[in-house]
Amino acid sequence: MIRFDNVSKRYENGHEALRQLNLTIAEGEMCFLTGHSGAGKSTLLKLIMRMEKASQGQVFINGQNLSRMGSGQVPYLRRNIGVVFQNHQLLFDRSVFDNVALPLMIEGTDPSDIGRRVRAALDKVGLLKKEKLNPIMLSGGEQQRVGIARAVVNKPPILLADEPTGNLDPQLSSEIMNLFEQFNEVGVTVLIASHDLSLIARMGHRVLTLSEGQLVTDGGML
Ligand SMILES: Nc1ncnc2c1ncn2[C@@H]1O[C@H](COP(=O)(O)OP(=O)(O)OP(=O)(O)O)[C@@H](O)[C@H]1O
Repeated sequence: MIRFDNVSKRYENGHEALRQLNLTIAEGEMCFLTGHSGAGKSTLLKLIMRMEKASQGQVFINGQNLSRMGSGQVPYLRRNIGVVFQNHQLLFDRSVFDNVALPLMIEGTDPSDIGRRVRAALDKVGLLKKEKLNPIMLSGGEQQRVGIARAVVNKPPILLADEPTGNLDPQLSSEIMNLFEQFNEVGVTVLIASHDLSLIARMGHRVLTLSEGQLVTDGGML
């Protein structure tokens, strides 16, 4: 489902953020990506979304070679990938419902389907009763759940998260990780970048560790 073949990424300023990376993440797998600040975690996620392009090597998503993908195809790629960020990136001038509906509006989903699908996503993250509120009125953990509902509302087969628990206390962090696990249990491929080694160790999934842009461990738990 996700394959990196000898991938290097050099930014325009010459910095080499990823070096000769080889990895495969199978359909339906759940993995954590860890490593020091600047190790290349966000860069790896950006390559999967085609927010950045590999300088060398190939990235394949569902067998599609992203280096050969024209920019017109990128929006179709992104429909397969839900993304959750640390700082939620919610719109505070719209309701919770409207925030979660956004990807469906962009995709041009039939308006009669939007309500049902948004409520299904809000139900999964336990926020059905808060759809009319402005996200500013929610706690940090709830805001992160809105971000997760928005990422999964169009049922993407791949879910990426970049430090999704960075601002949360340990209890809320565990709850958010359990939510990711629930999506994984119904077949979603999940890749989470996180610094939180103790939480990652407790979860017991495959861990990929980057150091200076290289994959230094892959596999077993921490
Ligand atoms: N657009 C860019 N232009 C130049 N250098 C960049 C760019 N984006 C990231 N980098 C550099 O590439 C390296 C890897 O950055 P990246 O954000 O992938 O690391 P990270 O592991 O996600 O770090 P953190 O945990 O701090 O978020 C860093 O040295 C960073 O400064």
